Amino acid sequence: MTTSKGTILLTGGLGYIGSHTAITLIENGYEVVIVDNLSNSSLSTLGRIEKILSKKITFFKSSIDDKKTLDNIFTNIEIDAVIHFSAFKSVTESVQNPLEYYKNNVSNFIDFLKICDEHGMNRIIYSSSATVYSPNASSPITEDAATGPVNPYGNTKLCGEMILRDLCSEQSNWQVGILRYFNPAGAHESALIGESPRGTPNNLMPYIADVAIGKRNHLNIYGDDYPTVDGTGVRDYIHVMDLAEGHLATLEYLLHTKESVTLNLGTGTGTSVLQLVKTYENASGYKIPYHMTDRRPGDIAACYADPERAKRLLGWKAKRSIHDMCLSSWKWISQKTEYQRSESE
Ligand SMILES: NC(=O)c1ccc[n+]([C@@H]2O[C@H](COP(=O)([O-])OP(=O)(O)OC[C@H]3O[C@@H](n4cnc5c(N)ncnc54)[C@H](O)[C@@H]3O)[C@@H](O)[C@H]2O)c1
Ligand SMILES: O=c1ccn([C@@H]2O[C@H](COP(=O)(O)OP(=O)(O)O[C@H]3O[C@H](CO)[C@H](O)[C@H](O)[C@H]3O)[C@@H](O)[C@H]2O)c(=O)[nH]1
Repeated sequence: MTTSKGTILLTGGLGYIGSHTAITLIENGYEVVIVDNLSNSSLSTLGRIEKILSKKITFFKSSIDDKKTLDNIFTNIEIDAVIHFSAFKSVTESVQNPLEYYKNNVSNFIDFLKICDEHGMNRIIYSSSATVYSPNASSPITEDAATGPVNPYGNTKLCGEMILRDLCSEQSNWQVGILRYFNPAGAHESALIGESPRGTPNNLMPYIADVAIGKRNHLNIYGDDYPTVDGTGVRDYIHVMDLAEGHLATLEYLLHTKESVTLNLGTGTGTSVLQLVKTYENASGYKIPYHMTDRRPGDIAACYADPERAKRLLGWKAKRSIHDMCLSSWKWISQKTEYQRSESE
């Protein structure tokens, strides 16, 4: 039997990125404890993680601001670090209901940090986003580029960063890894877990997946007159398992140094909407019908990372290709649809 390298508390650990990271951490010798209130995830994901790993996971169905549950966890389990995934993440919803977004992403987060602090847990990795950068930041975007989110969701993510940076600069016991994800895509190779947006997907990859599986007739492509390779928007899609490995590398950096860091997690390569559509067609074997429509308000032409800082400090870089992302997404959506069909029969 191998000894554990440490125990990591994952808030929002049954969500898309948290569930994939839980697998990578456990496969690399860590124990995980998951706290999730299931507001945007399902308990079935826990069973699927356990199936992939053939191992029971410690799980608490709770909101991160539930002091009683969190006190119980910190009192009874020795936690070495927190990875804070839990948040609401829809730009559209945040525009419709900013207060709900500030309440969950900022106010609940502050309550959670207070509980952590009371228990002397001051090492935290925070899920931030490329959305915190100013739309005028030119790609490849370095971590020093100007910030300036353009919607309430982005503002809440930047608020979280600012709180953590203030804690680090005012109180020497805090150690923080702020990770700015570019566009996470794809699924675990087992096809047992993946992205499951509720309702109509806002993001490109899950929308394409729905068209490929026949759930939607066509994709609307928001603009073909951008100054890009083919006129469609360019983004930095990163495989969710590369992202998971980025969390592992950041965790080990924090555990082995006294430093705090802010890092882009992206590939450094931009892919256009049309390039992604073609790659998905190749991976799935299905045609993705599309209509060209007007630009989506608030969109920019191109956004991709300069990933050099993460490479230099962590020795981490994304390894998987756009084809890998499309193929794993296709396997996941096919499997999920098959599973839902058999359940309804
Ligand atoms: N997916 C993306 O495109 C993307 C891009 C950049 C940043 N992020 C950030 O990464 C993090 C994870 O994103 P994701 O895609 O896995 O989202 P997700 O919605 O799949 O996962 C978030 C999880 O947090 C849980 N949760 C929400 N509020 C909670 C609360 N108060 N207490 C306990 N659990 C709570 C949800 O039930 C869900 O399981 C978020 O902070 C998000 O803002 C995501
Ligand atoms: O149905 C769709 C959906 C998207 N797009 C296009 O596809 C590209 C990617 O769009 P996404 O919505 O998937 O991703 P964004 O980069 O626009 O934004 C997302 O990723 C960002 C990370 O950089 C932030 O996290 C942000 O909050 C989140 O919505 C854009 O050019 C967009 O115009 C379409 O053409 N049709």
